[in-house]
Amino acid sequence: MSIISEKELNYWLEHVRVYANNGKVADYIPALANQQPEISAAAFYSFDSECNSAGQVEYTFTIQSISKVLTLALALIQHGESAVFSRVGKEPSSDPFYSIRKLELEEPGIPLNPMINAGALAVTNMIRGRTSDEMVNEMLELVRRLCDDQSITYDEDVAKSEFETAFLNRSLAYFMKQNGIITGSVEELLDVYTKQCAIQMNVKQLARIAAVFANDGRDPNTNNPIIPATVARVCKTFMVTCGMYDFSGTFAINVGIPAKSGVSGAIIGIVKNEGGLAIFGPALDDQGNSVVGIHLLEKLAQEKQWSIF
Ligand SMILES: NC(=O)CC[C@H](N)C(=O)O
Repeated sequence: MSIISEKELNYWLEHVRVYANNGKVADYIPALANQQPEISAAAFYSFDSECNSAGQVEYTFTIQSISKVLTLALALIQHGESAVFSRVGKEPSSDPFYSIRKLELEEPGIPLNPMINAGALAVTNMIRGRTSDEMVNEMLELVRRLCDDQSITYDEDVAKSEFETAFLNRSLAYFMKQNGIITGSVEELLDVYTKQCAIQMNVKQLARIAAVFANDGRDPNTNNPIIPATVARVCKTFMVTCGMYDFSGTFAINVGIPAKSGVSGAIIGIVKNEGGLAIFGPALDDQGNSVVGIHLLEKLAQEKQWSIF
């Protein structure tokens, strides 16, 4: 039995939807500027494969920075912890996700963690593949297994729109290339990175990904491993320390579960021993988190006593 009924989810989503008025859709990626701020949806995928959902559940969106958790999982599977953490650190940054300043300040010049853009670019650079297409396919294959849905792909318009305007991400990548943290073509890296960010799904598909992490990397239906438990543990730890950008500390106090957000307005939340939550609401607060998402997580975590602390 799911710990959240559809009725409860509907009730709480209705309750917090108004907060969309306090936020603003991301517009630095032109294709995201068209998102309707009033759209909202939530889904909870429990281990008995029940998926309860509320709001505009069939609406599809891009996962943006939530992909950072998935590329990290893939790089850890492909190369192991010591190789990955020679290129990216393990500490929170307390700066905005796009910030460049600590790259120059911190020794030995590796990005602070894989949840900020610089760190994610370094991790994406490690994905196996001779071409950018092969790297994107590696990523899509993992996401399709996580969602148990072979139809998952990326939104070409959003990927293109970000690729054409990703000047800051290019700067981060060129800076790291100069310092030997990333190798190969920056343009190809940006191609992979913008496509991984543009992977598209609805809130139910996203909730299943969260449920796999909640189930220590195993498929919530069959219990077959998709991600090794050690990798799932590392990913969840980063979600706690850095998953909500420079709001992660406050979020840990107010909500207290591993979570990751993306500038499209999507958030995943991992509920230990129970399942995975996904929320979509494109109006963002100053840190780039969905305002509806944060309010819903605060309400549910309080109501259900979800905090792991
Ligand atoms: N916070 C995010 O979701 C950022 C992802 C976005 N594609 C970027 O690189 O800017």
